[in-house]
Amino acid sequence: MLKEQYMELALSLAEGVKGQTSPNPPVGAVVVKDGRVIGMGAHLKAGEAHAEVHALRAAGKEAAGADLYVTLEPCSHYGKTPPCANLVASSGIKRVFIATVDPNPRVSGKGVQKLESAGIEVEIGVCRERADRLLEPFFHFIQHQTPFVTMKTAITADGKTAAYTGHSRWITDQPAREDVHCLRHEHDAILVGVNTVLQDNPLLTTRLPHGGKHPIRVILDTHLRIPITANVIENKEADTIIVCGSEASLDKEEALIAAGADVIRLETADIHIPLLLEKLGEEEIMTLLVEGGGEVNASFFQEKAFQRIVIYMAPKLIGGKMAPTPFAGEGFPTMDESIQLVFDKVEMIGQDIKITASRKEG
Ligand SMILES: Nc1c(/N=C/[C@H](O)[C@H](O)[C@H](O)COP(=O)(O)O)[nH]c(=O)[nH]c1=O
Ligand SMILES: Nc1c(N[C@@H]2O[C@H](COP(=O)(O)O)[C@@H](O)[C@H]2O)[nH]c(=O)[nH]c1=O
Ligand SMILES: [Zn+2]
Repeated sequence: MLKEQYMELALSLAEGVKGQTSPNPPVGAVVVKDGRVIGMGAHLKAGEAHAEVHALRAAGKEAAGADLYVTLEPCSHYGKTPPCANLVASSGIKRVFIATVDPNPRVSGKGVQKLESAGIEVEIGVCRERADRLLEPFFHFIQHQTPFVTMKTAITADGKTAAYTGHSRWITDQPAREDVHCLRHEHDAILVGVNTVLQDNPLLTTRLPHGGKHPIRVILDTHLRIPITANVIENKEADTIIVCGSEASLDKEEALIAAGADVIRLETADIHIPLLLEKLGEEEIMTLLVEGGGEVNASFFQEKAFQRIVIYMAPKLIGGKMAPTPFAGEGFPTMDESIQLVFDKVEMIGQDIKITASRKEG
C-alpha cells in the first residue's frame, strides 16, 4: 500500500470517533512494518490513552524498526496523559508520517522536534487537507476557547421553515431527519431558542436506530419563559442548560434548577452571542449545533458567530409571504453585505438535498 493509503486508514479511525473525544481532538494511528499493519488505534475519550498509545500497544515489540502513521502531530506535553512523542521514540519506531501539526501552543512543533532529536525520520502533510477538515473544530476551539458553531436548518425549496400557520412536520423526509440525528451525535451541545421549545416542545436527543450520544441541550431564554414541564426539562437523557439575562426572575431560576436544569445567568439583560460562546467554551463545549428557530439563527447570523452551516432542502413549495424564513431579524440591506459561504459539499439524502457550507472568513 502507499503511504496515503495507510494515512487514510488512520483518518478513517479518527473520523470514526468524531464527537466522542471532546475537548480533545479525534486522532487515529496505524503502525506498519514490511507492508503489514501490525497495530492501529484511535483516541476514544478525553483523559484516556491517545491513539498512538493504543496502536503501539497493539504492535508490541514488533514496533521496533516500524513506521507510524498518525493524523495529528504526537503530543509532547503532560496533559491528562504522558507525552506520545516520548513513547514513540522509546518504542523503536523508525519513521513517523504525520497528516497535520497540532496548533495547540503547548504542542505545535515540539512533538516533531522530540522525534527528530531521537533520530526518527518525520514526514508531515500526508493527506493534510482531510485531516485539517476533520480537526477544524478542535483547531478553532484551541485558538478561540469558544465552540466551533455549526448551524442547521431544514427548508422547503422556496426557503421556508414552516407554513404560514406554523405547521412544520415534516418538511424533510425520514432519511434527512435521521442524518440530523447523526449531526447531534457528533456535537457536544445543541442550541435552540425558547420559541422553538414553546412551539415544538422538542426532545433534542439523539434518536438513531444504532444509538448515539446525546448532546447537552442549551436553551436561549432571556426572560425564563420556558415551562417547567417542557420535554427538555422533564427528559433526563441529557443535561439541559438554560441561558437567561440578568433581569430574569430568580424564583423561576430556582424552580428550573430544582427541576434538574442548569441555569447560566449572563451579566447582561440580553443574551449577547459572543459572551454566550465564551461561557459555553468555559464548559469545555468544543462543538455546538445551532438548530434555530429563526430568531436565534438571526442572532448568530447577525454576529457572524458560526463557522459552518448545514441546509437540508426538501422538494416542496409551501409559499406564503408570512411563512417563516430560517433567518428572521432585519437581515442585511444589500447583497454586498450578505454573508459569504463556500459550498463544501452538496449531496442527496433520500429525496432531500443536504448542503454543507463554511462561512468564508474575512
Ligand atoms: N420540521 C423539521 C425540523 N424541525 C426541527 C425543529 O428544531 C424541531 O424542534 C425539532 O426537530 C424537534 O426536535 P426533536 O425531534 O423532538 O428532538 N427539522 C428537520 O430536519 N426537518 C423538518 O422537517
Ligand atoms: N488526542 C490526541 C492528542 N491530543 C493533544 O493532546 C492534548 C490532550 O492531552 P491529554 O490531556 O494528555 O489527553 C490535546 O489538547 C491535543 O493537543 N495528541 C496525540 O498525540 N494523540 C491523540 O490521540
Ligand atoms: Zn499524545
